[in-house]
Amino acid sequence: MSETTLIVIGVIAVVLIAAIIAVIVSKNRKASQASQTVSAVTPAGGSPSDIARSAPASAPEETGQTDESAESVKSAESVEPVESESPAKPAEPTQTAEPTQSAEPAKPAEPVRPAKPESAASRLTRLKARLANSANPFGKALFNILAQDNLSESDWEDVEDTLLLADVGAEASEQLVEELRKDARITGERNPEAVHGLLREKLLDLVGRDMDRSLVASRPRPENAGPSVIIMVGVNGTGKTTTAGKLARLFVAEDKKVVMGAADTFRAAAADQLETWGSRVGVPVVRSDKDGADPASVAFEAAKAAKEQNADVLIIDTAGRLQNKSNLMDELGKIRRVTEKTLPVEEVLLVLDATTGQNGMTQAKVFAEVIGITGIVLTKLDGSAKGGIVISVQKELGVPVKLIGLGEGPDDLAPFDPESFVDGILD
Ligand SMILES: Nc1nc2c(ncn2[C@@H]2O[C@H](COP(=O)(O)OP(=O)(O)OP(=O)(O)O)[C@@H](O)[C@H]2O)c(=O)[nH]1
Repeated sequence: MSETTLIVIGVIAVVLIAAIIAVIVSKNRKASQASQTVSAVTPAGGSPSDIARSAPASAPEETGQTDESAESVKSAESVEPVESESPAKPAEPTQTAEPTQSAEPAKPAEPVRPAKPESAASRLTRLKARLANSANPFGKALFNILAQDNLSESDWEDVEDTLLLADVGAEASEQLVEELRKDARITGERNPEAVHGLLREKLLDLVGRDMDRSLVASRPRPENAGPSVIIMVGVNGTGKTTTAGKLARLFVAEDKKVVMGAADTFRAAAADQLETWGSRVGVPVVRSDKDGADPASVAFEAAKAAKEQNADVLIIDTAGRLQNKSNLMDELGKIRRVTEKTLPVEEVLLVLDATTGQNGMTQAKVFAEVIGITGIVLTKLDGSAKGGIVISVQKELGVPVKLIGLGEGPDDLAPFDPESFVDGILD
């Protein structure tokens, strides 16, 4: 063989070997691409057909389905999420952890923590301002007349009319005009400050600055004295139930333990109303579920509960319908007697609507006769031009105004303070 022939054979052999190598490399690449595609669809390591079968199994209620095509649609859908094999997906279970947040229903505990009512001092300041802004400033009208020069006879008549319109009462009005006329400072000098000061003093005398207006339940008590019982009485609609609720808040603000008794069984909604007030400040309410139940038996149960619970105060709300005097006497008398089997009744508060003024006085007297009252709550003074009722009602009934209501809000009840009252109507 020639040298040239050997070289040709060598070249052919090299080309053949290179071709064989190229074919092998190309086959290997295709094979590896195919295996990568499969692993993308089977995250859990099974074959695609495995996933298609497991999907329906994960929905037990659907296992009865025989429609393969339907299943396959679902399984296809269920396979797709595998795309979401993106690292973000595994984080999702934390979303399912959200239900732990729904363990927040533990929050219902909150209502148990009732809102702390406004303190007596703070509500006094607020209520004084409200009184000054109310339709009650008969004091201002008086001052405007008295501060003029040379008061004529008709000016003095205006003074008396102003007092009568404000429901100060005929006797007290006459007395005040007489004293003012006699006073040299009014008839002589015209210094507005002196007139203002003098009028303030006279009104304070009439309102009664030295009366004991404290609630028996707020006075210092001997240890183990037991709950102090308050019965609320008055004509319907005067604000007994509302006042009972507000009063409970006042006591709660003083850190006292209170129980209320819904002995107004005449009006079905009254017990619900009282319960709503009670739940706002965390005060239990003893009530009957039967409309028209015996109010005395509710009072009895309430007294028992207050004693057992070692409460500081028991407030009993009554209906006090005024069909006739003997009827009322029977009902209120029985409530009192039955309560006193367990606890002495230390306070009976007559609730009077200031807007009815002198008209409410006749009925007020009946209550005073029937049960004997220890104090007056004058409600709705916010909407009344008849603040003078404070003076006349005390004169007629012989007991002090202890509390005043100046609105429908839960903290719109305050101890009656003569100075704040007079300043409120004069300033
Ligand atoms: N503006 C004002 N409204 C008040 C005041 N006190 C009570 N009221 C309103 O007077 C209305 C009657 O109040 P209640 O507490 O239901 O009266 P009640 O005496 O219990 O009535 P009966 O259960 O029918 O005997 C309610 O709308 C109260 O919100 C107050 O001081 N000012």
